Amino acid sequence: MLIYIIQNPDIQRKAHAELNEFIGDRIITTDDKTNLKYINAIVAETQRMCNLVPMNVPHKTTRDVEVMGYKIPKDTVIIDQISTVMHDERYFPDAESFRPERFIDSNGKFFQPPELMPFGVGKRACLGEGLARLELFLFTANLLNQFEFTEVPGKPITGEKVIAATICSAPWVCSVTRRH
Ligand code: HEM
Repeated sequence: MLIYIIQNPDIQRKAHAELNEFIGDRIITTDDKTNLKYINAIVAETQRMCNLVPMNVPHKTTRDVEVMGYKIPKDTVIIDQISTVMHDERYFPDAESFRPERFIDSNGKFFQPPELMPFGVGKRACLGEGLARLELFLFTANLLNQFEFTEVPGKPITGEKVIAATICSAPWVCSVTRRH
């Protein structure tokens, strides 16, 4: 999230404006979640863009099934590729750009379309989703409220990804300034 924020200073400015309006310098709790629409949108867009879990958990069919005309025999191992959905231009135009606004509707409300599926779908979707969502919100909101993050001159952040069981970023540095 920090890399996307640093690479998009306008987005960081908008986040700070929302935090100034609703919070001030206090600690943010889960009670603030509904007010902080832009912060929620930043978390959603980060999850869409970064594709934290590149290779989903394998599952196996327990009987012959047909999905949209495709016949899948019993005992077939299936690994759903949620990242292809989250980068599909039909659902997310300009999919390679970091744009939290895509999750704010015309009434200014935060919304999440079904194609945003970072925790998987169906019966075997992530069991920790509720906990992870709260943690992502609290970390993002409190970090952005307390600090401003900028690039260090001469040390550009490439955003290069290191792909393993989960995706993380290649080593990088940034400058951190207190906001309050
Ligand atoms: C940003 C954080 C997280 C992301 C993006 C994430 C994503 C995922 C994904 C994509 C799956 C596979 C779903 C599928 O096979 O369709 C999964 C499974 C799972 N996750 Fe997470 N997860 C996160 C955090 C957590 C946390 C904090 C916990 C536990 C406290 C957790 C527990 C699990 C478990 C137990 C499964 C296996 C569920 C099953 O097979 O029934 N996850 N997660």
